[in-house]
Amino acid sequence: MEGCEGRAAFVLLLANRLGVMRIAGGKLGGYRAGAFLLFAMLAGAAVSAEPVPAENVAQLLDDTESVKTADYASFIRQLHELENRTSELSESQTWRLRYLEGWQAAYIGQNDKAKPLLEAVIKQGPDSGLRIKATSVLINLLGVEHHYKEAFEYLDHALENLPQLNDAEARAHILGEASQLLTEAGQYDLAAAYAKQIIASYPSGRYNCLGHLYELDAAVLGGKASLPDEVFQDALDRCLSIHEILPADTIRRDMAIQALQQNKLDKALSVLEGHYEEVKQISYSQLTAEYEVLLAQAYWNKGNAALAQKYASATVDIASKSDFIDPLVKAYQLLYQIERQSGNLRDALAYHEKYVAADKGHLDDIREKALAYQVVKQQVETKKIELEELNRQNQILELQQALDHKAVVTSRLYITLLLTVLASIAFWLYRLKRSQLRFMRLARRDGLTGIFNRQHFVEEAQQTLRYGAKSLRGACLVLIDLDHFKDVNDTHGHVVGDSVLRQSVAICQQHLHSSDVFGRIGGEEFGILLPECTIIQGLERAEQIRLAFQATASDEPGSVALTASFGVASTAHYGYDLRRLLLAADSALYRAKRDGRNRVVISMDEQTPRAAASADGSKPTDAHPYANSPE
Ligand SMILES: Nc1nc2c(ncn2[C@@H]2O[C@H](COP(=O)(O)OP(=O)(O)OP(=O)(O)O)[C@@H](O)[C@H]2O)c(=O)[nH]1
Repeated sequence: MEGCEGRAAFVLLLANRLGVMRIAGGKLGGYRAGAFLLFAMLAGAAVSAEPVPAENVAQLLDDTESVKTADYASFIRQLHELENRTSELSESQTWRLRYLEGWQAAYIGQNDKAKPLLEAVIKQGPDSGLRIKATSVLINLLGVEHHYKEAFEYLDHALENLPQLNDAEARAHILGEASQLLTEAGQYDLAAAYAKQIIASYPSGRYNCLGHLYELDAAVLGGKASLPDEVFQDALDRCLSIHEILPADTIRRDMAIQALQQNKLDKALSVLEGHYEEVKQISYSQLTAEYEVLLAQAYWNKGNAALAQKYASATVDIASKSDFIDPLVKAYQLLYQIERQSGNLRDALAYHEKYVAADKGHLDDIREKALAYQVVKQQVETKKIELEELNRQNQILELQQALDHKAVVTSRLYITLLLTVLASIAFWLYRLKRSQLRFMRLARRDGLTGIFNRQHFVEEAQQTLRYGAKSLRGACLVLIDLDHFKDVNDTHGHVVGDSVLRQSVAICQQHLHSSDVFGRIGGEEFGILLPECTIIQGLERAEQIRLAFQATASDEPGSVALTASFGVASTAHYGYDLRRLLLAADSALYRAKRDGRNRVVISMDEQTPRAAASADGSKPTDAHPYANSPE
């Protein structure tokens, strides 16, 4: 640290701090400590050496943060002042102070104090930018402690929240961390992608310079790129235009590595020799060690064992103090080869043992980083798969619910439709039945008078006679024929004739019982079947009706004079066959007509209707229309 001033002094200080921390961890990283320093240094670059004391705490916080890397003494002084003025701090300012305390603890290697402070800011800090800055510091700290798995977990979490992050500086910090950590874990493509994001966010300036450096680191350290000189030159120009010497010399280191890989030894030596003194001036010991080991390698390849030994020994001097493992491993290997070539086998063996020991630690560390990366990647992938599975299940559930809802709606529609169809069918069935009944009634009834027509009268009468035959209860058939009805028609017209017919039916109905079967047999002829009726009762009831006709004709003035003749036949004489009863009753009716009309004649001859006797004993003379069939 002797002879260091300003920024350079800080850089060495920080480099040593980190070196101490890494030694405490027992294993060392390669280029990463240097990368962290670049960021840390740049974060404090805009600071004046003598900060003006701030009146308000907000200003004091800004000042304190801005001097934290450039003027550590002022930083500590201002931090204490802030800690004495905590009552003046708002909640978000308190969190910012906590972050600065965490940063300071990490800076001086008090990891146990730093970690809980930074973790609290990451978990509870109100500002996303502050949370990301704290995450960057914690990732660095975890890397120093070789807790790579935790470092990758924090990095993954921070990167997940990156799209919502508006703080450009915090964004550049975490992208830088990502790029460096992934380069260390051997994920060079990913590291380059994050570096490109920094470049895209910062088209110029410090972060642009650093973005290019990280991109080159990933390409060159990945060993798979053969980059044209213009690419290095472009990155160099960007850094040099803003006087960023350290990143510029680190880019030159990458140039030299590639030149060596391509066996362009003169080119490598030109770059390294050309800036070796400058690098030593910066006093960034890790980069110095890296330059020296590359110089040793180049001279060795060129066959200059003396200069190779000189630079390899210089590398061991610096790297063994701070345990910069990568240059140290290479330096021991070269020294072993040099001593062996010169035949100094004892020294060669000693260097070889050191080389093997250092290389083993180095390889273990590389393996650990790579493994940590793979484990976290696996965890993240598993989480993603679980999340996708959950989302898929959610979608299925939502679809199921939607389907259920649709099914309910469809069921309701079907039920409604079904009920409508059933109601329509029921309605049409009802209407059909009603019309059927109407047609049946019409088919059974006489259109003019509404009583049974001839056919239905015959059916009903036959059924009644069948019952009568079973119970052996007698029945009488009465035939009624209006007298001189033709005259009514001729005198008064058919309309009156029709009216007289209806009136005649009404007269008859007044004297009928509910069980009697009444129908219109022909034009002006009617039939009545009287069940459970003796011949005497039949005679009496026919006479009753006849008198009713006669009374109507005489009682009502202006009315048509109307009488009727009656023929009566009983089952007692003719059995329960309707055809025989009709013949007998008609025969009696015929006689009633012949004997002067307006009378009742009963048929008594049980053998032949044509021989039936009337009530007054007269005999039938004419042939009868029912001689063949009652239908
Ligand atoms: N207005 C009307 N007349 C009818 C209907 N059906 C038959 N007639 C008439 O009834 C008359 C029956 O005449 P006839 O058979 O000579 O019998 P009648 O005139 O009653 O004489 P007797 O039976 O011998 O007393 C005919 O003039 C038929 O036209 C009908 O539905 N309405």
